[in-house]
Amino acid sequence: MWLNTMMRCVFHRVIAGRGQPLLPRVLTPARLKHGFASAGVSRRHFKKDLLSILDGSVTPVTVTEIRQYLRENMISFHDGYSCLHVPSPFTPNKDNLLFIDKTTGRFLCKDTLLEGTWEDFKDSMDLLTKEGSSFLSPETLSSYLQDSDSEDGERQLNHMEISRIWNKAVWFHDLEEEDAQLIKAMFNISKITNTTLNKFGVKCFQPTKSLVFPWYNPRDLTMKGLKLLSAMCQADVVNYIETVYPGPSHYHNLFGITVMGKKDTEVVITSQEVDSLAVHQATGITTVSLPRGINCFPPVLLPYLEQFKRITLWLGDDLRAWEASKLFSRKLSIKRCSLIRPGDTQPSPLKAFSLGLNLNKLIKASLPASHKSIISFRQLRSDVFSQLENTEQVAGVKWARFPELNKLLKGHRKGELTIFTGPTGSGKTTFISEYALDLCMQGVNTLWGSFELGNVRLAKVMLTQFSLQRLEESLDQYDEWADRFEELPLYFMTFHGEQNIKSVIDTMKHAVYMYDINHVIIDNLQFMMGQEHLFSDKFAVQDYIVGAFRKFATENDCHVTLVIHPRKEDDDKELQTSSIFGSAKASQEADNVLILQDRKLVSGPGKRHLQLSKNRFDGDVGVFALEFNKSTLTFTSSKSKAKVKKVAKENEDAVPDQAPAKKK
Ligand SMILES: Nc1ncnc2c1ncn2[C@@H]1O[C@H](COP(=O)(O)OP(=O)(O)OP(=O)(O)O)[C@@H](O)[C@H]1O
Repeated sequence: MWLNTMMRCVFHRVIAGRGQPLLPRVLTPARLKHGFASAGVSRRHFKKDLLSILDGSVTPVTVTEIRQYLRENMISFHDGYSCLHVPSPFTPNKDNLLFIDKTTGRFLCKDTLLEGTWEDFKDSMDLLTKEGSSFLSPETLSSYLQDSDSEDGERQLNHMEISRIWNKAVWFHDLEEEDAQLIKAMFNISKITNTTLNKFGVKCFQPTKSLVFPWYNPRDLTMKGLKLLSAMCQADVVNYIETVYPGPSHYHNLFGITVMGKKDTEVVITSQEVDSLAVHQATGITTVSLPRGINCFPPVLLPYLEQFKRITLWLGDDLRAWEASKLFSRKLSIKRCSLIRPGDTQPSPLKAFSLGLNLNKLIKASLPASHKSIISFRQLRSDVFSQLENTEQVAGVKWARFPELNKLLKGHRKGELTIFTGPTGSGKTTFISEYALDLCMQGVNTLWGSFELGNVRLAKVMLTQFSLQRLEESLDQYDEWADRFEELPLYFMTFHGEQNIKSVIDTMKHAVYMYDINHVIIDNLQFMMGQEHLFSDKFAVQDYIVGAFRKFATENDCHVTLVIHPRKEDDDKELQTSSIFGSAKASQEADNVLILQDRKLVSGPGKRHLQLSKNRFDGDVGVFALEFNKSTLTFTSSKSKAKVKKVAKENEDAVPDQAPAKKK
């Protein structure tokens, strides 16, 4: 009966939680140098600042500096794809390798699972010289390694839960044939054999009819965690929900890693476990899937992929998967990557397998990720076609709270620069906080650079906007909302006050690499102006800074929203694009210009208009009214008047009194 209902449903994959729940993290110059939170539960980390003294410098280490250090200290190394390989100083066997990430300098010793920052590595080498021994044993290192009590407690709890689920789950070959078929049908894996499921260690958790994907420690095959994939049928649509143990910020399973051989040189990377099962069963090729699908590629996984000479990224069947495969290939080194372009004849691996397509042929036909600087239209034509075919996805992520903005801007796209301005004290920070929160709640990995408002105050504003209530009046609900807020892929830079643009851009680059940030908010540009002594003219300084953010957005395919103060204007006049402080460069470089109009005189206190005065995407400009709710600090478009007015280009800076919806 249940099977019948399931079979009648339209299968629709909505991965709840995929890539979403990362704890808000703070990026500081110090942490840039001394490392970020760990990747794996059973890894051990170096205690911070034991041997080195922090100088607070934000300059991250470069691969040239790492190579130079290794040469100076006569440490042999092999220049790998994403990492430098050196003999591990933590094991007596010099064939055991330690991998140093070329971008961040972080290291991982796969045999001991010890990891740390570049500073930790140098400290270990100093210690080795001091000790005069050939390797650093765990005993020698014990006083330098940390295991926090709270982490331990959490680890134990997780471990109990993991064991409970794993022990209760059953192998597919132990299920009644009918039950096994039903569960396989629910996940579209009817053609996946029990042998393949066994090989990858996939079990079934019967109480919730979920698939259980194990996360094994590749070193000793002990259990580190697991992922439960459940199907929920709602109004004829099946949604797939993922739950991971330990929590998502600690779940770094490269599913399939234990199946691969040490000498394998080719791998297919997929975004979902079921895709890996399909690829492996159909082709026998080594395959792994990413822990949080297309949302991010944690660099901590890179050492495990160093052995592969050829990597095929086959991440799904839509434009987002295609964009992600291009970005991830950069981390993996594009020269060894090829990509499978989504399309009707090239669906996701599981779908291709179910349709009986030849997966070997599709993998062979993948496109090399490397490209020359000059290309012909022949190479562009399929890109252009997929843009035309997927106009909705090309338009970007839609705001849930600002439908009027969707009408004008169409969506939030990667790689663009948005300039946002408005009169002093008009509510710029408050608005942009909700604007960014809305996107973040939909899985846009977000990094905040709030130079004016401290992070605590900013987080308080965001939490109020998130919970839509004054939490000071219901403190008993604080933990519940804070727990949910913590799940957002939200990060903050700890810069406060005047900053140097280079440190800010370096931190942003690092965050993109580590956390696949898609949206950076800089509030506001004026805080970088005082630090540039190269220029005597302040307009030239601003042009230089805007240019740097523009370049960053394009090169990293990351959206930057830049808040800029307006010039001094008459209180009774509306702002215009030309009111943005500085020369015309800011508005020329920007893809979008948004102005928060403070129409005190006409509309009374609280009323604002949001004006889009430049839109490179499709040229529509316009304005709509916003009403402010003081208790939730949120903006809504006023209900009384017609919503969006698209303004003709020539008078685009004027705000109309009445705003009837009408195409220009
Ligand atoms: N539409 C509004 N009506 C009334 N008060 C508002 C409105 N929007 C924001 N505020 C309040 O005004 C104060 C200033 O807001 P905010 O800091 O967002 O302004 P700002 O434009 O970023 O300021 P600055 O120009 O100093 O950067 C806050 O207390 C905020 O809650």
